[in-house]
Amino acid sequence: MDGIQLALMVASILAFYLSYLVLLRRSSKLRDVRGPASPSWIFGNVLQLTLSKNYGEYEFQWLKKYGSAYRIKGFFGEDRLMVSDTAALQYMLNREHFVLGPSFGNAGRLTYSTGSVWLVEERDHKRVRTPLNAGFTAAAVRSYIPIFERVAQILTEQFDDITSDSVGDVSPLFGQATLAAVTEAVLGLSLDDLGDEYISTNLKLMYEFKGSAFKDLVLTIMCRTMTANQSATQLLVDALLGWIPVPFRDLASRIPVEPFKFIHRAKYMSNEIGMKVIQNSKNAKSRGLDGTCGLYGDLVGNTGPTFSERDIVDQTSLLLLAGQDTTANTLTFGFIELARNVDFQEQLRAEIHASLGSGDAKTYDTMPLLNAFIKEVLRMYPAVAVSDRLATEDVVLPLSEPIITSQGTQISEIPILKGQVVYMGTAQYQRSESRWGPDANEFNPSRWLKEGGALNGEGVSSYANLLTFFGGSRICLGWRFALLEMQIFICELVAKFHFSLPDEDHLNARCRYAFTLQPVLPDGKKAAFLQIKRVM
Ligand code: HEM
Repeated sequence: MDGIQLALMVASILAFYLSYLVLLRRSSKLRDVRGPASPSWIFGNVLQLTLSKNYGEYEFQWLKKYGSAYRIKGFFGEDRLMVSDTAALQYMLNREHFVLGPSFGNAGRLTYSTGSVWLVEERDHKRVRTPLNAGFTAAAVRSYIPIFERVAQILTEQFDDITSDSVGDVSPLFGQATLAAVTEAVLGLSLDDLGDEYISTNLKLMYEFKGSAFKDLVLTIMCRTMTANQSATQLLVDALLGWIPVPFRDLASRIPVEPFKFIHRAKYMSNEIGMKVIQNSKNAKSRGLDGTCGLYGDLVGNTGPTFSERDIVDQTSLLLLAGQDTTANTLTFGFIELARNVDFQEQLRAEIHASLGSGDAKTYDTMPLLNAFIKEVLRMYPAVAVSDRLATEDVVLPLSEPIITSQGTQISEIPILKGQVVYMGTAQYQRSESRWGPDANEFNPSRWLKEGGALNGEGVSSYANLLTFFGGSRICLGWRFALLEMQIFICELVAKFHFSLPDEDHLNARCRYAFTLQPVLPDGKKAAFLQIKRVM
């Protein structure tokens, strides 16, 4: 068989396989569920969902029109379900009958170790998660206060450098600060200890991908998790990759071309760092020294048949990235809102000036404006704004708010077939007017100060009824960590600096979604410029 025949045969098998998948997915049970018209057979509504200029342009309209469960089109005519209904979300939150969907799963497997707590499935999840929980209890997180305060001091120095120029990009500063905090808390290391190569790789993952050259295109597809520079082609290739069975996809990523080498190198570096920390801790302990430095140091003393050193190492790439980008972007959006709402900023500053001094976590928790502000930022800018899940068996999704089908019938449950992609619409849940009131689309921290709370009806999770950290057994491991870190950074910076928006519109950030909600300039570059003045 010559090369052409072989290529034809492979292409035919692939075409047959894809047609089979299209047919399989088209036989979904969602035909009667209403939803927006699809502008394209190839892309369905995916480009509207993912590449709108300002995140949510279409989604929030669809929510108003069709309610908290509706059908959208995926690639090649595939039906997908979008839910922001409380009962449906609660059902899905434990992921019992759902695994990560093609987009999240694909990106996750390429970026993180398959043994990381986010990627392991039910059987292993509890085994891996339980020992990690110890580093993220309220008490454990309080012990990180000195770390957060030290990093906040460094941020102050960096903001002072900006005030000499007056307008500066705060996004990378928050990126470095959150990486520094998680690195010290988890690994007991400083940013310098991570090494120049890790830092430059991290910057590339967070900021520098462009979709132009082949190398960058492939990198962007694989690491779309972190980049705001997505294009329609990248999303299409990503979707096609999602249809290739996992073992083949994993095998393909072993082809020794530059982009694949880069992503594997990034993971390898994280693992090396994790292994070194474990080794140093063991050496210290064998010499009778404490050897507990950061969460990893504590975990080394507690390994056994169910949680090994390999399990610890496997968390490194995930913890460093999940602990960095989510919190950095949330902080960035928070400071943009402070710059837009100067009166509120003044009130918050007054509260901070009146309360500070004790450096106690309890004090932060009793500052009403500070916490109302943080909750409102988390409501309006949930880092994981929408996330795809794949049903692993036939299930019936319950709805707390019934919907009207295209046949005019009212239904309060939706049958889902195994293999169906269902989106969890975090941002939509948090913009629903029936839940948050007619001003749900406005930034209004005072809603959290109302007697009876901000939410009408039942919520989905333990923290402020927000879905931002999800909930159930898979609730964000670092949610308390992120809250205290943000409380400390905000108090430090708002006490000392005044923030306003730059005059030039091209420097004003928009909101774009690429796995996390990101601040981007009109040209797509991830950045957020603010005018900063010292006040104290
Ligand atoms: C504002 C900040 C943050 C937000 C909004 C956020 C959001 C989330 C969400 C929505 C998930 C669930 C994802 C899914 O199941 O698909 C998650 C999981 C996770 N997060 Fe966070 N996160 C934040 C900060 C952090 C921090 C600071 C850390 C670590 C220090 C962290 C570590 C993790 C880990 C390890 C998981 C996987 C948990 C599991 O599957 O059991 N996150 N986060």
